[in-house]
Amino acid sequence: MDSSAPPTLFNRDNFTLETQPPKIIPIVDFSSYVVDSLPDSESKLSTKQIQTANNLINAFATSGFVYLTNHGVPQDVIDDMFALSRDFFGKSVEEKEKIAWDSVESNRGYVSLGKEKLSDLDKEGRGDEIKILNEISPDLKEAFDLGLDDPTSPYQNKYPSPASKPQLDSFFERMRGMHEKMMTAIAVGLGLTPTFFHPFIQRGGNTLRLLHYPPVLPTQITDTSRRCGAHTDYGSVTFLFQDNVGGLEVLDNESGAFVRAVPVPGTILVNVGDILQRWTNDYLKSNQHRVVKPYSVVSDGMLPARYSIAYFCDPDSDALVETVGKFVTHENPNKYQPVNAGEYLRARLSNTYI
Ligand SMILES: O=C(O)CCC(=O)C(=O)O
Ligand SMILES: [Fe+2]
Repeated sequence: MDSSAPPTLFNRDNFTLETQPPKIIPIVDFSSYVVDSLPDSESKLSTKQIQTANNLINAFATSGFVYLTNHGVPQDVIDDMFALSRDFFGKSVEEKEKIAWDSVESNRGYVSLGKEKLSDLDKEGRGDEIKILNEISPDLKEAFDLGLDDPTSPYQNKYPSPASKPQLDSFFERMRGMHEKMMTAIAVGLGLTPTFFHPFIQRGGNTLRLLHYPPVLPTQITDTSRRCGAHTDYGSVTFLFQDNVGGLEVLDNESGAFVRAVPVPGTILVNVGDILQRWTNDYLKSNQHRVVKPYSVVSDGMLPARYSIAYFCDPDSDALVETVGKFVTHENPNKYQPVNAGEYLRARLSNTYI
């Protein structure tokens, strides 16, 4: 954009997208998997289910990202989650700190500004460097994490209020169902039996994360200080709901440039995480993404707040993730040692938190 052009006034109601979704992130119709009974054998697959699975895999094997449409999560359910999120982040820091995130083992509660910095260095295990970076330029965000509500677990959720519990738990469960549907489709697209991943995702060790990027001065977001540093996600897949402010970018592996993953109303952005990349010996790509300035959108000289909701899917914490045999060949030898999914996640989290 011409930097001398006057800033566009931001108005949530009449904001229209100034760009189209990038070609590397296709829109995939998921309706054939939004069914009560998922196919449990190849013979039960419809033509549409096979086609959808192939569309997903084509994208996951290149950019690692798709926009999911006809996903079955009602818009009012999503709107209500964003409303809950605004409500929570609108409280004072002191109030939010009462339910502070306290350990990688639990990975639940409020994460204040400056507590976490996502960085691509994390994948190389360079946690010490990230901690230094975090002091200089933390991610300009705050978050709230929630896991499975399991009374037998040593780790309990920290709800913003008793009234928020049913809504958060029900969303968590709904998205757990989406995880199962997505892993079924991925298995089909990979030519595996549709239930291949089911034994690994029995206990719902996923994380629901509400994210708030507060309003900042345009000068606060720079190349080194971002709303969210470039990183890959850790688990199997991530579902992301974003508001209409924008700023999310995804690496285009071919050009080496980041492209705008613009908000597309009514869709969920889905991306491959590192565990799924490991499972497939790099056939599916866990791709780098980051959150930068929204594009030419300013209100009162400030960049507007942005809200997003991520649902990070992980295998059960006791699951052993080993490269699937069919992805190991003479030309493409196994790149990964088996890992325990829980240990892997904890190691990644402890790299990025102060
Ligand atoms: O807020 C977003 O759009 C993306 C956040 C993200 O990538 C993450 O938290 O892993
Ligand atoms: Fe991410």
